[in-house]
Amino acid sequence: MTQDELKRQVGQAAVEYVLAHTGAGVVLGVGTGSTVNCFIDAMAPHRDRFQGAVSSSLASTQRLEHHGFTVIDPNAVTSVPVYVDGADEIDPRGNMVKGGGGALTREKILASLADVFVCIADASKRVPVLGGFPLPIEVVPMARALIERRVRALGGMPTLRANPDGTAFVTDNGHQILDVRGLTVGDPLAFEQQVNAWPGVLTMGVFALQRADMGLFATATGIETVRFG
Ligand SMILES: O=C(CO)[C@H](O)[C@H](O)COP(=O)(O)O
Repeated sequence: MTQDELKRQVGQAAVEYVLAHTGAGVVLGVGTGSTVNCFIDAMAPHRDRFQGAVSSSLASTQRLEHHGFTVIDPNAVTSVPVYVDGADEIDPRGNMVKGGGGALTREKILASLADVFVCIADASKRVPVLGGFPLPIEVVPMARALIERRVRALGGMPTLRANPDGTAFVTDNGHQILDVRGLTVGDPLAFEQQVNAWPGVLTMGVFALQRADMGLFATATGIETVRFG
């Protein structure tokens, strides 16, 4: 089975989970990425069942609107029953690295509005310890060099994320992203809190405070459902 087929399979599994665990008229929390795109596409026939969706990126907003969903400002919402999003890595406790698509700040905001965070991924994203995937940190541009020095002091190797044409990648919030290689994240919660405290860091890509409550993982033999304690 190809990776695209696995993504479609887990997108469909997330639709079934959401339909089984939410009532009509709720607001759906929607993340970002190629796996979430499969979820959005599979959910499209059910759009009228929802009041609307809150979205973690301009890309997901466009896709939701293309399918006829009403996209709601998160400021108008006090909570969502479920937030569905992908991950770049997820450990056995549901801690994740996210932000490969650059949407980490809005993703963390929506995750913190959610009663249940459902992570959808192909099973290759499951790792014993976070840190293999370059860790994204969204930074205010004037603090980039300061944060690079702090990352290097911890033993990390930061790279400024670039677009294919070589220009600096700019997030939906107008900031830049440092991708940090070479750090093993032994204590995700402590590491998230440490880096969050650096002036100029908008969001770092470890999701320990907002870890997943459950995971739906696509394997060659079907969907594996994991509930994190
Ligand atoms: O955090 C994210 C975007 O900021 C994505 O959830 C993560 O990068 C996984 O994406 P994909 O489903 O394309 O592998």
